[in-house]
Amino acid sequence: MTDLIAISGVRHAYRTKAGPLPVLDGLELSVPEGRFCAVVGPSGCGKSTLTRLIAGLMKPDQGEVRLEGRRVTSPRRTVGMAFQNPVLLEWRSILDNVILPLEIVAPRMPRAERVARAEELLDMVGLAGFEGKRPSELSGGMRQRASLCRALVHRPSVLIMDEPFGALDNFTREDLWQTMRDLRARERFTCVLITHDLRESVFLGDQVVVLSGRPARTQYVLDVDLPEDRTIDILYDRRAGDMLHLLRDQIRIAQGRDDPPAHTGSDLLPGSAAQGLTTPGAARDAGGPGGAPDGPARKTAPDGATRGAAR
Ligand SMILES: Nc1ncnc2c1ncn2[C@@H]1O[C@H](COP(=O)(O)OP(=O)(O)OP(=O)(O)O)[C@@H](O)[C@H]1O
Repeated sequence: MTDLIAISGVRHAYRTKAGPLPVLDGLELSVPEGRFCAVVGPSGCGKSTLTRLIAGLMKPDQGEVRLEGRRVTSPRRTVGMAFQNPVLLEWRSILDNVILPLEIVAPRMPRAERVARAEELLDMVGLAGFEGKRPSELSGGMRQRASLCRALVHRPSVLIMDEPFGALDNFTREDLWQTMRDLRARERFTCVLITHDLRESVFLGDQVVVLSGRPARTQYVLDVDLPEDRTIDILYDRRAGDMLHLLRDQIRIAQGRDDPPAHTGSDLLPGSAAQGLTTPGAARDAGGPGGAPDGPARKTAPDGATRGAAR
């Protein structure tokens, strides 16, 4: 499988009145075609900055971002984006909001074709019958569904999402995870999702990348070895539980916390990943951010990040 997104040696600092603010420091990331990459990390570590770089909205100070083999220097039509705030245009119907990207990237496409494509997506996300409504007539979850349709209407090869479900209640969020799973099965795009929700990262991701504290680098990569047609119930399985413990421990390391974890994993869960858990301090003493050099589910990658797969 070829890497659709390849990020290497990316360094970036914002110029602020107080001087340069280093945000990314030697970031490495590879996302093979068709894979779903969830990115987690401490608040303010640089996750949104990473999405802007992949989308071509900014250029890094050093290093490179490649999409489909070509260096990213400006925004691409093959990228779709969705954010926490769906920002739909109130003066347009839901259908016309979804169609909007096609008016820009495919201005010659007949309206009937655009409408058919938008209706296909709206149907897929459960919004059939709401095409003529205004955004303010929809709930937050419905607006976010419409925003996902808009991001996908022009069949992008990459979908970038920055906390798209962050403002929704838990039940709506879980519904949208399943909608996302189904959309992906039908549309087969490559995805980068920024999230603060570890359950979301495990449910949706094929891989979960943990960024270190600012300036961020790739601290840990978890391969999520769960079936593609997973349901929410899988989050209550031992394997998913192991992964969540492991990720939570990595976040503690990224936050630079030295206090011992509330649970060591092994006292809660049987399983190899749980046995590999260490305290953040012990992890650093063990010679690296991922720690636990002999942990059964971990290995250190050439980019310095630790990789693992809870089994
Ligand atoms: N345009 C900008 N100019 C100056 N500083 C910025 C700019 N954009 C972001 N920052 C700073 O860069 C750091 C990283 O910001 P970014 O939004 O990428 O982090 P994040 O990991 O997405 O944060 P959060 O998890 O809180 O959403 C923060 O300290 C932020 O204040």
